Amino acid sequence: MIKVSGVSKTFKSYHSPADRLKEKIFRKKYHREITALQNVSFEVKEGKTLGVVGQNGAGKSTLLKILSGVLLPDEGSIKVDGKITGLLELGTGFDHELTGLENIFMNGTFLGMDKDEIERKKDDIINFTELGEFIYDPIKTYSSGMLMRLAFSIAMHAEPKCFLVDEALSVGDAYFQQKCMRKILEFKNDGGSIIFVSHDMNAVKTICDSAILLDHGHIISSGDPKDIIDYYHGIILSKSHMGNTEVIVNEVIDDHTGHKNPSASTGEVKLLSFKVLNSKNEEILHIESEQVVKVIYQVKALKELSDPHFGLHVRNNLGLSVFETNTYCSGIKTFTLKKGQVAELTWEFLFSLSAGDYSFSVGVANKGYGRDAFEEYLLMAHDIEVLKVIPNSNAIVYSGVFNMKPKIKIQERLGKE
Ligand SMILES: Nc1ncnc2c1ncn2[C@@H]1O[C@H](COP(=O)(O)OP(=O)(O)OP(=O)(O)O)[C@@H](O)[C@H]1O
Repeated sequence: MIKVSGVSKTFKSYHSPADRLKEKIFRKKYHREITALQNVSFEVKEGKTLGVVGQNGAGKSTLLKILSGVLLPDEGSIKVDGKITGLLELGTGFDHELTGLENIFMNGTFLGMDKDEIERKKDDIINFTELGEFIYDPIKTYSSGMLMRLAFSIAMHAEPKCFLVDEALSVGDAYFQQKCMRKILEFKNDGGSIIFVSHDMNAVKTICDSAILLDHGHIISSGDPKDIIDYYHGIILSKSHMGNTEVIVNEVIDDHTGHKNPSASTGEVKLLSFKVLNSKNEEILHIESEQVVKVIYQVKALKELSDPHFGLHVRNNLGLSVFETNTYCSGIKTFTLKKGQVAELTWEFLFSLSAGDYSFSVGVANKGYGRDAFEEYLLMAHDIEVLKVIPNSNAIVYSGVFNMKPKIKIQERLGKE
């Protein structure tokens, strides 16, 4: 288990190195203070994964550096009943003039292994990297992917109690990333704690048991990864909104599930109704796969919207995006909505999705530009309805996300002996 209590970190930022010197000589403040982390506390239990999300500059890297011991916090403490290792800052504790093998000894020592331990694990470390003869080359000749292979292998073989995973993992090729993910899951199943920092929201939803959202060094929300990411998207929406009205981000607690359904809105439109129907126009909560599903919703404009656009997002029970588009991206012409006017949207799909629960979210924006951007994001309402899809006994048996309905052909050929 890892317990982080009240961690804060402030950096001094100087415009130029001369300012640092001037500050010393004239005893006057020549710096700006940047609070990278402010009173950050959380816990990650054994065998659990915590996701850390937030915009650029939110404090994620600073947190990782403090956790790995590269930086010291100004305040607060970190308690862990063992080692914390990870991938951050590829090359921390590496000497680029030395070979891969020599670096195993150097970096291994940096990660708290003694010489005998490294000697014992050396072959396993090398085998995991699959670097072959390259292990005898100086690492300055390595690609970033090769360096990552080496760093990951050493960090994992140091037998940590907590493993830090960040974007550095993504410099590996697809094959090695998968290999690392399998190793990370093995580590987790054996009781290891993981802190996972990523901008890949789907990965956070899939891998993490809980998540924290950092904003300007503060934890502004924590809990179920799906809720945190929806909340995060609401914040992004409010920051990217170019209109004059403030975006309000709300967390509406669902009475039935206890889930937070975050919504973000400028208050310039209102979602009046939302219905999920079958082909007979009956409202439904579940449907057999491969059937027609209609989604109908009404939006009222509370101000005139010159170029309104409407979106729909379907996600599975893990919160993974199954399908998302809007009228703008689909090339559908809309019309000016006068203040008080209502637009009704009908979406019709053949629901060839595998059995499971699917949620619907609605977005409304104004003035599309470029490929898929808007000047004004007006509303984002998450998980308004959930539709249960049950297997269709007439369909083929398959696993995965949706039925791709393959045309499969098999022919007998004369084989050569
Ligand atoms: N060494 C430093 N000196 C001065 N300011 C710093 C230093 N390191 C980080 N900061 C500042 O601290 C804040 C948090 O930075 P940090 O790198 O932790 O953010 P982040 O969430 O990791 O961002 P990103 O997603 O871009 O990697 C930023 O405002 C950054 O400018």
